[in-house]
Amino acid sequence: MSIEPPADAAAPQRNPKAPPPGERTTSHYEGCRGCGDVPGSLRVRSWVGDDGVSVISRFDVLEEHQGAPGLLHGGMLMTALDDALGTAYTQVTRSAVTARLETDFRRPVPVGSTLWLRSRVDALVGRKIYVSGEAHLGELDGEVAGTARALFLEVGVEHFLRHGRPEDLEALGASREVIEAARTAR
Ligand SMILES: CCCCCCCCCCCCCCCC(=O)SCCNC(=O)CCNC(=O)[C@H](O)C(C)(C)COP(=O)(O)OP(=O)(O)OC[C@H]1O[C@@H](n2cnc3c(N)ncnc32)[C@H](O)[C@@H]1OP(=O)(O)O
Repeated sequence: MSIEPPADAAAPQRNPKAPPPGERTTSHYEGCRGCGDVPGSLRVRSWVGDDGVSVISRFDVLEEHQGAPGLLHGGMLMTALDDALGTAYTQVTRSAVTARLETDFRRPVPVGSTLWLRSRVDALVGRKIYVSGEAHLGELDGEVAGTARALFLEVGVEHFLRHGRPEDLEALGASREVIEAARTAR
């Protein structure tokens, strides 16, 4: 299925509740293994770009992210890109999930390096959010190590209530009744 936005797609409008340019964005969920501050997380950190719509993210490539000797695993780079692109959409709308993610791997990434990711929402069409980004090696305008395009689809809180693990939802404050109601709703 295509993730090319239609030529007449609406330009993204900044969510007035989104943090201002330069500000650090919060993790979309503290248990996230992309941006949460928990064991096993890539600890991707993001800031709002100067235009208030794009996002800049930092990913420090460590020993535990290896795929080949001394080199970053491609799946880890995809995770970092998914997370960064998933943070970019929060500048425009609140909850959405990745429906499709396409990644090109351009350069091997050594362990010990830092990747700087730039991502942005390209277009919005109904629930569809078209996002793209690049990972730069060492500095913001460093060599491009990877690029990604993704389609996110807006979902309501019921998506998480219906499909998430009950104990994790309860830890976030959702009652058993609310979770049960979401699971039995048509
Ligand atoms: C107490 C509560 C706490 C809540 C706390 C919140 C926490 C906030 C966490 C945020 C999270 C972000 C974290 C990072 C990003 C992830 O990692 S998200 C996790 C990975 N992604 C997923 O798990 C998604 C799994 N997939 C799904 O759930 C469903 O397939 C989707 C994506 C919701 C779509 O299902 P649907 O809503 O039924 O939509 P559907 O009718 O199939 O498609 C709608 C349209 O999109 C198109 N489409 C759908 N899929 C595709 C595709 N793959 N390619 C192209 N087009 C597609 C369809 O063709 C259709 O097009 P039209 O016919 O309208 O033109």
